[in-house]
Amino acid sequence: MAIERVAVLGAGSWGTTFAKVIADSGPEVVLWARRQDVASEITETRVNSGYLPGISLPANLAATADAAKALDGADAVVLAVPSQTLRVNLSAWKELLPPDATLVSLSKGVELGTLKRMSEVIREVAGVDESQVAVVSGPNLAKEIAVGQPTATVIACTDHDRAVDLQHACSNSYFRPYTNTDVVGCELGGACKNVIALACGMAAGMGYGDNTMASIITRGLAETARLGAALGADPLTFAGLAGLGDLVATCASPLSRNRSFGERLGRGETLAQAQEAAHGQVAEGVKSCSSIRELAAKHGVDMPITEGVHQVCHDGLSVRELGAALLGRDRKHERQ
Ligand SMILES: NC(=O)C1=CN([C@@H]2O[C@H](COP(=O)(O)OP(=O)(O)OC[C@H]3O[C@@H](n4cnc5c(N)ncnc54)[C@H](O)[C@@H]3O)[C@@H](O)[C@H]2O)C=CC1
Ligand SMILES: O=C(CO)COP(=O)(O)O
Repeated sequence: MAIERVAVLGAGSWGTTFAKVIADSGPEVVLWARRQDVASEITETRVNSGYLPGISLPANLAATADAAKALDGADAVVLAVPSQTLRVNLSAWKELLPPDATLVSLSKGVELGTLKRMSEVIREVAGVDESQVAVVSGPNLAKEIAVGQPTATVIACTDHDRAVDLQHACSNSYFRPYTNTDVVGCELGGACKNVIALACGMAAGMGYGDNTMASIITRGLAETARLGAALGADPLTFAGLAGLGDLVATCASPLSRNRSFGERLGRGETLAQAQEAAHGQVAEGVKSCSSIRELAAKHGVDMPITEGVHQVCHDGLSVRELGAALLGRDRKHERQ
């Protein structure tokens, strides 16, 4: 089914940017903002200055603070709120969802408490089959895409045809989506890389260079793939855009909120100071390190970097102690 009208719920960095990507690809887009002043600013000036200063949004992108208006007649509903708020937000929108619309998750996280992936939360709250839920994940730093820098991504859905419809709705001269049916692998790649980016940021903040970075990225990918194997993901997904691609972009970029957050901790700032510096924007790994750690324990998977990041963020371990703990572990084979 051709997608002609899309609702994007969440007007933060990625929600606004992805709304622009779709509008630039052809469909009509209605962007829901939690705050009326953000919706009004976009309507009146075509700019969301709080999240994407200087970026002019296209004419086929409308904004509203009324979710019913955004969702009316939508062929696809894109969910672009922080992971830990998805359940509450979606519960409020549930009755307004058009029955056959593709529900698309942009969020990269694992829910605290339930240990569910975002597509699982969507299925549960909306009461839909897994074939109706898609996930977008890949090396997608919003600020680069907003200025039209070329980027690829993955649209994952167990229903290949649905993924292809969505692929058509968001393909343009700067944005190239691939399809994949491995939803589990794509979601785990997106959630875990935020935690590994925190660790890379900590190392950078301590003054370490590229060898340390590459070591954390590679071993971070190894532990992500181990978790993926336990949860039934396709191992090759982790060599793709939603695995290695996103991991490299996030761990290396000063634009990443997770990496920047970790860097502040590495320089000796407290969690509260790093949180304040994020200006209300979400660094998903700070919470997901705990849910991913618990998910790994539940499945008997060893994730030492995730464990260490959790201890730094929530158990008072210092970044120096984390480095020593990781290097002091038992020696082992690379593929163990
Ligand atoms: N910014 C980026 O470059 C990318 C972000 N993502 C993912 O997309 C998701 C959304 O991220 P961003 O748009 O960047 O986040 P953001 O922090 O820039 O914006 C979050 C948006 O959600 C809204 N929101 C609704 N309910 C909320 C609540 N209860 N608490 C806080 N905010 C609430 C906020 O008003 C805001 O518009 C995250 O899971 C993130 O990991 C994925 C790819 C790229
Ligand atoms: O997911 C992202 C890039 O793909 C954005 O990363 P941050 O949330 O760390 O900014």
